[in-house]
Amino acid sequence: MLRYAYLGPAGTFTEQALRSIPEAADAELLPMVTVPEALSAVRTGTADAALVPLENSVEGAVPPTLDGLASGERLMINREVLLPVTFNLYAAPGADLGSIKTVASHPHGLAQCRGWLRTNVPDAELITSPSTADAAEGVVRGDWDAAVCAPVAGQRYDLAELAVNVADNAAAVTRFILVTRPAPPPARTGADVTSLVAFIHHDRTGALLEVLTEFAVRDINLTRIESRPMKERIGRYCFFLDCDGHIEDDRVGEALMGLRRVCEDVRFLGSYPRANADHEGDGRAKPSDDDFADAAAWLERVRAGGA
Ligand SMILES: O=C(O)C(=O)Cc1ccccc1
Repeated sequence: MLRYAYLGPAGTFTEQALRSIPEAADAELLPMVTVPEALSAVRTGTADAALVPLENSVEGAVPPTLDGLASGERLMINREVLLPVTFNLYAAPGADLGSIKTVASHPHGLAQCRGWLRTNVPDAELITSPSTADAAEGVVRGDWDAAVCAPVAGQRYDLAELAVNVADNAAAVTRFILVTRPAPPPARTGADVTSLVAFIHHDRTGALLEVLTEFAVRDINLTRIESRPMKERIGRYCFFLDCDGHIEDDRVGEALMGLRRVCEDVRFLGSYPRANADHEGDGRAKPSDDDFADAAAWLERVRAGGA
């Protein structure tokens, strides 16, 4: 039986996202307290895969996930899951808004509800917990008065619902990734994402432009670029890139070879089906995959003395 680690405990958004994956239905689910622990479960073989949050449409990246992918033994992204997230405020039965002195949630939960919390519980201390469901469990433990979490967490821990839809942006979506130990990527679908980390040469003028050019000249649409500090000293960054396409696509393979030539190091993080099928790409007429194959065949002919 497959073992899937995830950011737990039961009742997190990550668990909801995991339950949307058909293969997880027959798997053993292993709740982990933090993202690094979930990733480490995969690295050590305790789990076959781990589902962790990568980014949110309102709050941006989940830093421990980016850092866990950029360093340590290589992991690969095998799938992405998008989940709309809605937050409610829960407390112990009998509590009311006026009695709330402390509110806990995952950093992204607090950030996404900051405006509502400031208006409705202005004097409450905001406490960071490892996940929204841990925040709900913490109300039961007596660690704090209230939690901002998913409705499923409030129900699971038998809490009282003090307010619904407390997020400042009701349309927030979180992107989760399923990571495994290095393995051949899932088959190309024609609507795929390729993710990688580019370690550029520091203090080289145009180093980042060189990276972007490898994509632009091949008409590969970049869908995310994000820097993270390298941690060794101030001013050193690595760049997370997502682009349209699969490593089996000629243009993406060529771009990766180009990056390998111009970067200090490149960490391939995977090619996997894009979850939002309505993603449009850049919409321009561009050289087709056939054009790339035709150009490669032409080069071979010319090299052999033909035309
Ligand atoms: O804490 C959770 O429930 C998670 O799965 C992480 C998270 C937190 C806030 C928004 C989306 C995901």
